[in-house]
Amino acid sequence: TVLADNGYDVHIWSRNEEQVNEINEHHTNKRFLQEAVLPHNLKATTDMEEAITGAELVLFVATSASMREVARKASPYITESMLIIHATKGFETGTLKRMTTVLAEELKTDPTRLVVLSGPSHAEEVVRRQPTTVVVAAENMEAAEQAQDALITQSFRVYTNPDAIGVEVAGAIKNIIALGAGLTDGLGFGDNAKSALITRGLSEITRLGMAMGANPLTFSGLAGVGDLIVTCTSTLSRNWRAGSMLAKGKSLDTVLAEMGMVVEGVRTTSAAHELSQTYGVVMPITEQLYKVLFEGKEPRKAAVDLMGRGRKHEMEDIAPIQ
Ligand SMILES: NC(=O)c1ccc[n+]([C@@H]2O[C@H](COP(=O)([O-])OP(=O)(O)OC[C@H]3O[C@@H](n4cnc5c(N)ncnc54)[C@H](O)[C@@H]3O)[C@@H](O)[C@H]2O)c1
Ligand SMILES: O=P(O)(O)OC[C@H](O)CO
Repeated sequence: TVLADNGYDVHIWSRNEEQVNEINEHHTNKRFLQEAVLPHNLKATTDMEEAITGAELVLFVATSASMREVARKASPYITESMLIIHATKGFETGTLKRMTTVLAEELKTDPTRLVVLSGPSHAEEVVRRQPTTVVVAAENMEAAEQAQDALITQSFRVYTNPDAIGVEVAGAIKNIIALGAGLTDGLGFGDNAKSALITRGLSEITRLGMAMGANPLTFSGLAGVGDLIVTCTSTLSRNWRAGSMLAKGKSLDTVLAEMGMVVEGVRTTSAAHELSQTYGVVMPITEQLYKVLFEGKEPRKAAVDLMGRGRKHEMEDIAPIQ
């Protein structure tokens, strides 16, 4: 809708014929966007060649689990002149690769020109043209500025950042913290607990990001603090909702089945758990959440263990202790 508002003829590719027909015939996508009416210059197709051929810009919004498969399908139709952007928040399971790495491999394109779009942006609000701010990041600033030009509207304000690694790491890991925020709310803890989780979660994101080559300042921006606030405090967040359902004693399988939409934080917890070991980074919230999700640990016991950790300096492993 953002691109269509800027006058582009937008072609959405989907594997789901019923959804494609609904978008083309009724200009709605009710399962995901309720009553929102979609612009008439936005058309859907199940044919990848038709969706991509002749495009100036290709925006990938696959789930992290399907990015490689979708990119592989798109690859034959991608040309060098196309601006490639993605808005996916997660790592590839198994390889632990960032989404720009997956895209660069599948599309055989210059990784420095791949743009990451992230920040606090629940689709349900974007489609209603409610004020939203995001960041587009690419090593090649010309590519980031092209994305900014294409996407900026009166209700969708776009900032640039050269730190694609930081923006990707922040967008992925905030989903773990949002799951944790849902758990603390579901357990009946107060605002102090949630603020602690958000702030110490930010430390965890910063430590991993720095180890992976990110600029720590990126984490105080839209992709870091901004997205943490929206996903940890909004009932629109699927990750927050999943966490609160887990706190009520539902199994992970039941929660995922009831959600019926991707909860990226689940796979990302597993990936970040491995990344923390690979990079030798201490990630206590991630570690506890991993135990809750995959080892059956009681959420309340996880909270007790987090509170009972050894004494620390607030900026340990981030800034030198004076
Ligand atoms: N929804 C949001 O507000 C929002 C905002 C910013 C970023 N994101 C990110 O965008 C990504 C996608 O999220 P979403 O909200 O669209 O998820 P979703 O679960 O609402 O929709 C995902 C869609 O992908 C389809 N899909 C799954 N596997 C596929 C495959 N192999 N091939 C083709 N299609 C497949 C599903 O059928 C579904 O229609 C996630 O990484 C998410 O974190 C979402
Ligand atoms: O609904 P969530 O928790 O997947 O979050 C969606 C977006 O990442 C919000 O910026």
